[in-house]
Amino acid sequence: MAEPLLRVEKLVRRFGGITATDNVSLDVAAGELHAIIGPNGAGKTTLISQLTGHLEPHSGSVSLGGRDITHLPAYRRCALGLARSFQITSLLLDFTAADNVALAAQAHAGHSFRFFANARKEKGLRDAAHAALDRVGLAHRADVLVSKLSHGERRQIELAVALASRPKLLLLDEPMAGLGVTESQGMVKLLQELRKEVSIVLVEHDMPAVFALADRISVLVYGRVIASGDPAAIRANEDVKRAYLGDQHVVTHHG
Ligand SMILES: Nc1ncnc2c1ncn2[C@@H]1O[C@H](COP(=O)(O)OP(=O)(O)OP(=O)(O)O)[C@@H](O)[C@H]1O
Repeated sequence: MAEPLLRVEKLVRRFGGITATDNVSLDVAAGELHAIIGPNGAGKTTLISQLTGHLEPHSGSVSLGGRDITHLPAYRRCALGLARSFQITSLLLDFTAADNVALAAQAHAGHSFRFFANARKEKGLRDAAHAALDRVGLAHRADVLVSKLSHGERRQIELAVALASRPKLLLLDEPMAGLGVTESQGMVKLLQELRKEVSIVLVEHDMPAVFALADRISVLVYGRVIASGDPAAIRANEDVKRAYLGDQHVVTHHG
């Protein structure tokens, strides 16, 4: 079998008496959209933070493309092709959509934020920003201040910011959070397009979105993976129904 793009092996992370990541192992194949679901407090965000390098595991390992990245800092992982969508709160409201993405492209290129003036003017960065905005369907809003954009549009910019680093693997932590029905349908359509170009790990509570998008789903409960499989297998899994999906059978589909 081909080497997975991402391999997580026996990862453990504790907070005091709580084992937030309890011996988690999972693989993400190149080209796959792998969703991670589970109840509140299951350890999804803690897991993502260990993938990005913002949190150190107590034991276990993470490798990307066969390379052990367990102890690499976040910026080195980013350079190797791992990107996490930045939270909306990290966007600069008084700057345009294009400025925000150009800044991200500049950071990835290894320049200092002190030279922000360059990010505005430098053609390479402008072009990279416009290309990323185009990929998320926001090219027409490039010159609008982020403060004037809707919540859904800001979510799209987060994705453009992540894409500006040209990642191999995109880690998305609840991209549908706070979106209305129409906006979340738009986000599902957008992710359906992006997944053709980049492998994705998706943490999400919106089950119709997860079941519409995922190739494989891993279910976390109390820090442990209780099931991993394709959507049909997860939907039918008795342990998953008991622990998480309950009676909310997934019948609604996006797109
Ligand atoms: N910095 C921290 N300090 C102490 N405990 C923490 C910390 N971060 C997470 N935890 C605990 O670890 C467990 C897992 O939390 P985590 O936020 O990873 O879950 P989650 O699945 O992402 O939840 P949600 O769906 O609500 O976002 C919880 O019990 C949480 O209280």
